[in-house]
Amino acid sequence: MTALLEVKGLVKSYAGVHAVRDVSFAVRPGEILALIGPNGAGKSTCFNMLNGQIRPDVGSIKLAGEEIVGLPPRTVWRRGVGRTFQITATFSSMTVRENIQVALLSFHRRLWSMVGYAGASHRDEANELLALVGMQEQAERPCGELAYGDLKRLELAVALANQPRLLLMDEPTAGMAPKERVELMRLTAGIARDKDIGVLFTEHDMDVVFEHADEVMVLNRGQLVARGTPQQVRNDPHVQAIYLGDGLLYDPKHRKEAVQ
Ligand SMILES: Nc1ncnc2c1ncn2[C@@H]1O[C@H](COP(=O)(O)OP(=O)(O)OP(=O)(O)O)[C@@H](O)[C@H]1O
Repeated sequence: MTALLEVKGLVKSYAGVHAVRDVSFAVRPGEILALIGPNGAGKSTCFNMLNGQIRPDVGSIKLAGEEIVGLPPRTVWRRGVGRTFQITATFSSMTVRENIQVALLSFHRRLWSMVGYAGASHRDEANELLALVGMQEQAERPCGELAYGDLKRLELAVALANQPRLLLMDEPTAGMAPKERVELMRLTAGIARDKDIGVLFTEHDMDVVFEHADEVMVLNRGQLVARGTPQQVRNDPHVQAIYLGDGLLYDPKHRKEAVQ
């Protein structure tokens, strides 16, 4: 199957800090791929390059075969790369449905006429999205009243309003209770597989990663050091040393010190 996203040889440095070094990978439609690694490994830098916020020093990023390096974030978004953030971004005084309607208006390029228009516009489409994330009963509630877990589901619906082909999710379950985390990822994975949306997510909760990812990539000091099924990655001694154990053990210099 043709790759939805094909990343080749991405490099990004900041004044001598090699944030991302020669990273290559692909995401297939409907695939749920986790990108994990210790703090400072380069995960955010990778995400920021994928959605156009940062331009790589070197490398290619193809979405459905078309190069997107150099395109501004808004154009990348229009081409179908959605992103959710650790901190939810919704309008708290608007209702749940209105938030989705605003996203739909924007997607259908009518944001300029938003004032006084969102009330009726795209209502059915918004209701469908609400049903998809199980929030029909909360449609009329102001977002400011929602529990955190519900806000995250709303954020997912807002991201889906843009009909993404690829969804980048930055620690989607941060700040949630363990049960809610599993539920949110189950919901996301179900929708993504159903609609053939590729999902790339970063996550610190290993239960979420191992339970929901089809494959896991491990980044360490800017380099991809492993990719495989959750089982393969969990059993990889290098990965255990880098990420699941003491990160210092992976660096040969530190390993020597640690062993002594
Ligand atoms: N704007 C910047 N200027 C200078 N250095 C940066 C900048 N952004 C990132 N870095 C450095 O690049 C490296 C990778 O950072 P990045 O934020 O991508 O890692 P991360 O894996 O997302 O970390 P975390 O899990 O803590 O968010 C780090 O050494 C970081 O200090």
